[in-house]
Amino acid sequence: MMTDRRRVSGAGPHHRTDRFERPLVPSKKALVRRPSPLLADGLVTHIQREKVDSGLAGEQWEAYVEALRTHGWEVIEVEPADDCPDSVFVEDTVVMYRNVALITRPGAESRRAETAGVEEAVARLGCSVNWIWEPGTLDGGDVLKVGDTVYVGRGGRTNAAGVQQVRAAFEPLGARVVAVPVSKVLHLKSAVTALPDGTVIGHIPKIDRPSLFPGFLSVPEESGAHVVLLGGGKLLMAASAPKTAELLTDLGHDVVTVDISEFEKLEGCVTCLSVRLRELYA
Ligand SMILES: NC(=O)NCCC[C@H](N)C(=O)O
Repeated sequence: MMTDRRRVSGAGPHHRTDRFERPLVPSKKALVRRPSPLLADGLVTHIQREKVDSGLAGEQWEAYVEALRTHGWEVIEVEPADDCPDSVFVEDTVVMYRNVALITRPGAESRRAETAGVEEAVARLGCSVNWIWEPGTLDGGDVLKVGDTVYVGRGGRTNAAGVQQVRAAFEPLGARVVAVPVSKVLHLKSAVTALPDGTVIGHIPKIDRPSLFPGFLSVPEESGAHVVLLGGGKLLMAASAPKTAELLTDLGHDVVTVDISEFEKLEGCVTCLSVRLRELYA
């Protein structure tokens, strides 16, 4: 039974309103952030450092942005943060649930200065803004939404207080927050993401507890675990996972690939280069 005025009807997103009864409508805006000139100094935790080609990274970033545009996304550039090597990984700085933007407190101190510009960008779009506070830490890469279920990875970057604060922020809006241990990779979404039908996909050797996910499909490559839902049944994936692309195509999904090799050298994946805003005020 729905008692919260924010969850007004079961008639679908077009009829949802916020607590002031402002209507929320579907949106197709995506935040991105241009790579810093210091990109090559980005953090590396679970893999060996490899030399990053900054010129190539710039080209790959442009192609990624173009792929979003081609599939109908209005791309919004957050003010660059040139002093922050990892700022291109904009997903880690904010988590969207409906029109609520939860500004994170990244687990790596070197990334904390990244959030200011993102906060400005979401505020300008009219989002309600909320924050993770000390002692909480949270990276957006640790948050996977599947319908109204919000999985939060508790691992190297997100702590228990961060998980609790996600609960406090999103459960009153109708989310079910599920905490998931993450020890083998940088973020939860380095291990698992979800298909448009809600099936969670992941590469088993990198997942602590596959059984936590109902409807799980194992994929043959680590980077095959990363998909961005472009809408209209299309999935954006890294070119580095051809076997998974074949598997998903064979299951009737429409796969679009981009080469993000330079970002992969810094433990980045397709999800972390953008933040999609799917519901905003009319
Ligand atoms: N959500 C993500 O997958 N973010 C990738 C962040 C990579 C960056 N080098 C970091 O270690 O924070």
